Amino acid sequence: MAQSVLLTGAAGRVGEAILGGLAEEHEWRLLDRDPPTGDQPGEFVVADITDADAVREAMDGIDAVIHLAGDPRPEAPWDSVLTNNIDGAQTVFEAAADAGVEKVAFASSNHAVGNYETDDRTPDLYRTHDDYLLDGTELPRPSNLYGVSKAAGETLGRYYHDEHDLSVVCVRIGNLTEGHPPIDYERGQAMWLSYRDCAHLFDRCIRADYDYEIVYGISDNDRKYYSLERARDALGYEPRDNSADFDGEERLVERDA
Ligand SMILES: NC(=O)C1=CN([C@@H]2O[C@H](COP(=O)(O)OP(=O)(O)OC[C@H]3O[C@@H](n4cnc5c(N)ncnc54)[C@H](O)[C@@H]3O)[C@@H](O)[C@H]2O)C=CC1
Ligand SMILES: O=C1O[C@H](COP(=O)(O)O)[C@@H](O)[C@H](O)[C@H]1O
Repeated sequence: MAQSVLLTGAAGRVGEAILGGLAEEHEWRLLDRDPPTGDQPGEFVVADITDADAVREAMDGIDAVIHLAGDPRPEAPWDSVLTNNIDGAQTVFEAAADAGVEKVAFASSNHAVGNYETDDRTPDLYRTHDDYLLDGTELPRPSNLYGVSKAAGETLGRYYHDEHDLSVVCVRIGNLTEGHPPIDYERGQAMWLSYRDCAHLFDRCIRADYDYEIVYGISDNDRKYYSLERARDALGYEPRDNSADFDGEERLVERDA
């Protein structure tokens, strides 16, 4: 059944992947501090997520929120992640709880756990023969202040689930690229998320029933060191892409059956 979904950060890359696959599937209200550049599949609210009144207004009549807005730069400075990622996420969770929204999907990141990639584990960790897997039950181990802000967002989600009964899923997104996996970048190939798998994953976040979950948001890459088990079991995620099918190329590589 179509649901009313508020998509924050709608003007960005992840928003583009989601709307590219799901424009017709739900009733969308889009929010971003940057105004839209073309036709949009729903009402567009130009607002900053730290503006509590504007965010509260945008929650009216909403069933589910996909919260993407924030500073996505791994090298982002503390003042930016504090404002946009931590304060912004708290404003969104609080308004969602107040408005009686059912579910919030929070865009977390691989950088919340980036320091599991220790010198003694890499680069083997990024290769098919290595069977080390993070599964979402591990403690955060951020690789930068941006990763710290994503771990804080996950903790805010835990609090708003436990104290305010929101269903919350934190998606530790890998590396989203359109068309093909990153070239000459083993880490990026290990955590590649294709556009169509991204849209499908967030569709499952809207439709599935869950309490509080941390899942990894990647395609089913042979090189993966993130488990897809929770995403499959809790959400019904069924990824279709695999960076190995490109073999480091920009085009799909034919492989023997
Ligand atoms: N693209 C990727 O591979 C990954 C993305 N993520 C997360 O997914 C989310 C979206 O990332 P992208 O689409 O790649 O970034 P992006 O920079 O393309 O899009 C982010 C959008 O959020 C908006 N925004 C930022 N701060 C805002 C604020 N205070 N109020 C309102 N709007 C604001 C920006 O205007 C922009 O349109 C981010 O939270 C990022 O940390 C996490 C892991 C990987
Ligand atoms: O969280 C994010 O992660 C991806 C992948 O990280 P990278 O350090 O391997 O590039 C990044 O591209 C994206 O901008 C960021 O938001």
